[in-house]
Amino acid sequence: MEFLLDTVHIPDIEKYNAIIPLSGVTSNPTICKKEGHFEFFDHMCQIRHILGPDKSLHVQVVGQTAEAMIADAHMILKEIDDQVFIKVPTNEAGLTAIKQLKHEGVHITATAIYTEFQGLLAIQAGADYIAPYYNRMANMNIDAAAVVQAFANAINANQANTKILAASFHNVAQVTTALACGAQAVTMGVDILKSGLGMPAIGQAVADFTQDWEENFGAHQTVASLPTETPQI
Ligand SMILES: O=P(O)(O)OC[C@H]1O[C@](O)(CO)[C@@H](O)[C@@H]1O
Repeated sequence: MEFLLDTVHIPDIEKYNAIIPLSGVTSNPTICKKEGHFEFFDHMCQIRHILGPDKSLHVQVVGQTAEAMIADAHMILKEIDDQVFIKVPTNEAGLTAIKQLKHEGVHITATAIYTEFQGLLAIQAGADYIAPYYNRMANMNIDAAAVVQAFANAINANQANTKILAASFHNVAQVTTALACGAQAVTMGVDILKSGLGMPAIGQAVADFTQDWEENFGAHQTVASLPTETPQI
């Protein structure tokens, strides 16, 4: 199971890298736009530095033709590093580029996936990850859970090495459903993490435990500050 962050905001990446079992970072041009204008390669190199070599960094091409996508990919690999997962939209130009880049040994994340048809073609083209757009599918009245399940079945049946990196989440339930349906990885915005870990019920439970502890052992006493039988050396 892999949890990725769907942001290029460096303070958030630093913060959540320390909090969650983070497997990597995904980005796309819309996510970059939210950050405002920045030095693209320098910024992505900073993110790589935070992640280290073992966590995955996914960076998207913007060329419209296969040739332009491949040129974008080569530039990303040259300016960041050769382990970046190149995100390629799953359309005609993108599939052409994916086949060529896989031939070169490049790591690929096939993105902009709304249908089983796109995902199955990307799996067969050798994509390392496929990124189905969970909430966008739901908004189109497509059963996103069933699509993820179909990808998991196809990967198993074909013994493919592709992993499902489910994306475009708008709530915690979508994330856990995608994982339950067979996604090996999910990428989430910070908003999802905040709502999932900052629920009032969790805060109330912690406050209740604190109150019960303090009533029993004394205010401001923690487990670590209790007197012990062990002689201090
Ligand atoms: O629907 P949204 O929130 O724009 O999300 C689109 C998704 O596509 C991706 O580009 C796929 O990796 C993610 O970065 C993002 O989660």
